[in-house]
Amino acid sequence: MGNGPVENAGTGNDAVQTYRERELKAEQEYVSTLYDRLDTLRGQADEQLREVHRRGGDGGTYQSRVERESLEEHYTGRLSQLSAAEQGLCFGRLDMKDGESLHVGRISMADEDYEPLLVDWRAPAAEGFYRATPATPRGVRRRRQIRTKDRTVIGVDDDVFELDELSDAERSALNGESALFAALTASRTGRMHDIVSTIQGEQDRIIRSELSGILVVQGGPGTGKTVVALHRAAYLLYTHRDRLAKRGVLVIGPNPTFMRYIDQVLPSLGENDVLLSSVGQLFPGIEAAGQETPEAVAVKGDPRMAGVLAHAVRNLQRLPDEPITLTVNRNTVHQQEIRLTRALCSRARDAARETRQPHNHARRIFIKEIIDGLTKRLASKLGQTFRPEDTEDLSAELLADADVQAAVKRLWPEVSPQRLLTALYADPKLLADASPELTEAERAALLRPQPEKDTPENLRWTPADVPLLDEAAEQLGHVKSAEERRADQVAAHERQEAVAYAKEALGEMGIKMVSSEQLVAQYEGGTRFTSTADRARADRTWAFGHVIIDEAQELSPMAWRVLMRCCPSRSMTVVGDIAQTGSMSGARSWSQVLDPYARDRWRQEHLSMNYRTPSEIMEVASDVLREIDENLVAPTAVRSSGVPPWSLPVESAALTDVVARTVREELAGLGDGRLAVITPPSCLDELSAPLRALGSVTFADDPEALDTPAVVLTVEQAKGLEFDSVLVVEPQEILSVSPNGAKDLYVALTRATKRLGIVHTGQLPDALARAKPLSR
Ligand SMILES: Nc1ncnc2c1ncn2[C@@H]1O[C@H](COP(=O)(O)OP(=O)(O)OP(=O)(O)O)[C@@H](O)[C@H]1O
Repeated sequence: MGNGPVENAGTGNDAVQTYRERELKAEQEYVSTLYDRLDTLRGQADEQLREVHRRGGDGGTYQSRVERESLEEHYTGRLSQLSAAEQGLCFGRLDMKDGESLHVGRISMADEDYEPLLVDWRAPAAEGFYRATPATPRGVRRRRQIRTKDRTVIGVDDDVFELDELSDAERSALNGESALFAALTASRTGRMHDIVSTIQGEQDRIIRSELSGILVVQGGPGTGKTVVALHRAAYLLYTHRDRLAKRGVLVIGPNPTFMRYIDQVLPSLGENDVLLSSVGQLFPGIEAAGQETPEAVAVKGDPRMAGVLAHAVRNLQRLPDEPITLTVNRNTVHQQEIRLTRALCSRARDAARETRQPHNHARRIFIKEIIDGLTKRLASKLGQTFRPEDTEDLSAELLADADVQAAVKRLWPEVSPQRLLTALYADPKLLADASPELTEAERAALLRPQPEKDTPENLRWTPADVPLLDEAAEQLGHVKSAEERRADQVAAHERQEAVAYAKEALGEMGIKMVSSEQLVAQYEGGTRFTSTADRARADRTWAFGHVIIDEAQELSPMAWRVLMRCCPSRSMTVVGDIAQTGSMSGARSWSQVLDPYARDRWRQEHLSMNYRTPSEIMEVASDVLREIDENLVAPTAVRSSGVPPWSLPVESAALTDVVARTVREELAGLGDGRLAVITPPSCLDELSAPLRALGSVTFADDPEALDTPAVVLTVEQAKGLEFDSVLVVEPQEILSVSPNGAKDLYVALTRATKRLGIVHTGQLPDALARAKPLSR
């Protein structure tokens, strides 16, 4: 497979040129063969899909429909995988010391005789491509990066691990790092791209780390944590497809903008069935978009809230102070009065609690105990007129009685998580009764008026509410909404029809071994209806095969509880940087977060090179890092840009004008690159009008925010993102607005891939003194 070892080729510039041309030509020939094969495979999959459709139509037996739909899914998936491989199909080649040679690319391909043509980057054979170093060459003689544009080879860059054996021409042609540098210095597009052709050794070790247990990846800004985590998802799905395809992989990021920023990476690697979500999107049916004070966020994230909710749920299970007089069969000749005593309610409550089922599920037991007790009481009241064989009827009448129902509703109401939280936030007494462990100030932070009826569901809830909704749902159990009940009815009706249809079909075929019910169940259990990710999205209690958490340092203890519930197997990848924690309820150390769930069962890896931010900017950022903790060390920048960061003092009255003018000037020099203005929340309003007036600027909550040349964000919104040029506004305000202000400033400075400017009124913070002062 591939080309053999390169012949010696003389010396001098001409020889180098000839050598390069010959290598390019040879690689082009090989790459063209690969694209021919890709076209053939695509054609075949396309034809197979058409054939499935031709056989199709809506008719046929259930068995044939099951078969057809699974084939359809298979060929559609195959086609999208082959299409995703089009750009950069082959990006590398390994020449081994033993004379073997192989090409590495996005997918595996073989020729018609099953001879391998291309090795998938995730296959064990490709490991040397990422891990070979001069010190540990792993049997690799030469590693070649093959750069392509569409289907044309535009360059080859070699790393040779046996320099002694090289000809002078080969030696002069060595430039193995240029693919990486080309990737790092390219203009940003507003979307993250895969790095499959330039994964570095320390990153590859993390990507291929074993599936089980919790792997923590700690690394400074720009070290590739996010991109590595996404490649790990693709690697795990490739290597453990059987185990993961069914349970699925969940990737958690900090907010919906960030999810949009990364959402192309896995599809570009041919993996479409992964659920990407922020914590605020994890509760089915709710996309929490409301905003609230940092104090409220901090209390909601506090682990004591689990106790508050447990308390609130128990408080729903009430006992009457006085016996309740029930008038059953009201206004009929059978009207009777019976007493529902505190003792009976207490017995029923104990019986229901003993089941340890969630509140709404245990309600059935409570009701049964109450009805049994009332039936006995009513039977004895009726005396001889009551016949024991009528007990069941009497119970049924009591169950349907309006007075009984009203009493049960008061004593053990069916409650949804949404209703419980809304009531807690709106009613100071209810909240106080449920939260003896909170201070008065903490309760005050939680209280808010009952939302108006017409408030959209999304705005009623904030991201910090979602872990509480989930916690409440755990304690309460599911309550079906009116919509779900209607959907159940429709599904039951459809199922009846399906069974009838299957019966008929089986009858026609004379098949007796399979029942129509079995056939329908098989049909419904198949993957036909939705992908794993879609099914997981709709099911709050879904247990994922693997969970990847990005910007994990920001998560509150309450959010960790949700994520641990999502992953009972504790097969997780947790990536983050403790030095960037902005949230007051975020992590202070990984052991503080993980020990309670997996003491001694989590392992940690470090990433140390910064691929994003040039050294000139990192020098300034390092000074800020030292303000956070003088022992912290910033990651080493892999490149310099030659452009020093600058600072510009302005009068308060001129701030917005200067920012607007600077944005215009920066954009003029950026070409198709991207610019971010990172500002404290307090400046957003005053910047809004002048910056929007420029036309090419959006604000972070705009759905197009990532697609415009410039965007204005707070530090929180900028987390995880990157831009060619960054303008930090009012750094002193960023520092002083939160106890984690220095960490926030560190995050803001490290978003830049090329240029950094700082505009400030008042004194420039000491830590930024190394930025070059400008004057206007
Ligand atoms: N091996 C690589 N080849 C090419 N680009 C890389 C490589 N590693 C990282 N990068 C690029 O470096 C940039 C930073 O990566 P990423 O966003 O994953 O870093 P991070 O550690 O998550 O940063 P932060 O903590 O600031 O969010 C991205 O543009 C990414 O594509």
